[in-house]
Amino acid sequence: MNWDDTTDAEAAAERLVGAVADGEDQAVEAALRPKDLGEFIGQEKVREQLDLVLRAARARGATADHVLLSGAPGLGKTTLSMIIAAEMEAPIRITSGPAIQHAGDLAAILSSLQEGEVLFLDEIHRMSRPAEEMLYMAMEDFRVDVVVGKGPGATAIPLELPPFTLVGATTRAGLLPPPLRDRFGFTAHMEFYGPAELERVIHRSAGLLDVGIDTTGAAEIAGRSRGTPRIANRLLRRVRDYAQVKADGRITQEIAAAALAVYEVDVRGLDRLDRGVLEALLKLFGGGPVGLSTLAVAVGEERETVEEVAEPFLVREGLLARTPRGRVATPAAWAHLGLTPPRPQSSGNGQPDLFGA
Ligand SMILES: Nc1ncnc2c1ncn2[C@@H]1O[C@H](COP(=O)(O)OP(=O)(O)OP(=O)(O)O)[C@@H](O)[C@H]1O
Ligand SMILES: [Mg+2]
Repeated sequence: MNWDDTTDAEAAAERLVGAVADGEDQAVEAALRPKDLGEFIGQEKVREQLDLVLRAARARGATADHVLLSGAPGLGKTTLSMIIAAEMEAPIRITSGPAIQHAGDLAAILSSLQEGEVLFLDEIHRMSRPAEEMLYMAMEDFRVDVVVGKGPGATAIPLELPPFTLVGATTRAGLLPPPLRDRFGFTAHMEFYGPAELERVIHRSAGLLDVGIDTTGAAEIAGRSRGTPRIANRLLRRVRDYAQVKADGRITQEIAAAALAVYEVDVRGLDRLDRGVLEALLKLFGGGPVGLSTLAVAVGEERETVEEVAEPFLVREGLLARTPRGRVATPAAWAHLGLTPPRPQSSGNGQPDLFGA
């Protein structure tokens, strides 16, 4: 799967079902983060592979290989990086690609690492080129060349680094230059979570937040969480508010459904924007094909908002298809909004319509 379509427009859109962390998320997430691999829910393959990598390193008394974590926002990359440090009983230093403007910034961080330390480099695809090139050498040879002076008189002073583990995280693995990608000993691709896994995330978080919830309540929230633990935790907090104000504080299926109806998050996790786009496509354009600009005007949104914020999830859910002729609704879209598709018109060439009945 490709999530290179998570963009600044998505980040800018404050929405209950947005996958990018908002201020409140950041404040509570620390408390909800699993602390070790055993507590980390789902991602079976990644967990199994990472467990082997870390165990082997521990058995050798060595520093673990560099790890690249790739996946959509809110799936647990930051959480896993902290777990890696905890499992290795190593300290962790946290920085991000955009924070490293100059190679010198990186040199300063690298040269102050302790032996075995985990360096977490979030949004690694947003690092500057010179910093990236310095990182190549640091990862491979645990060495950097610090350039002193400018112009013809500049000299490179080699500096030995202690062995460390780089944990890189990216929502856009496709943007990483191959030489950087190749220097990671292990790449973990994080997938979206299934409903059963999200239910476990919700039960676990409810326990930590001291909120009563039954299995039907957790299932109701899980189904609307778009495969993303961060969204599950956020919806849980909003449902908890509702349960406290409107009921006895305990979350049941009825309470969860009523609360999320108030917030306009439907049973599949579509919000007002998503439904607006689908409704326009179905009701105004008979299910398409219709051009992006026309669709955007019809819902009163910017092109970018429709394309980058609403569409990726609609496409992932199989509700909308992007075709060369424009946006097209799938039969599932008609079913989801409880509408009947128009009778397929004969195209005269004897071929059935793409999504005709
Ligand atoms: N496997 C999991 N089990 C339980 N909780 C999880 C899991 N993965 C993520 N979470 C929860 O989801 C929240 C978001 O996770 P995290 O911050 O690690 O995501 P991320 O992939 O780093 O997102 P971003 O790309 O925005 O940085 C955390 O608060 C964490 O509690
Ligand atoms: Mg993160």
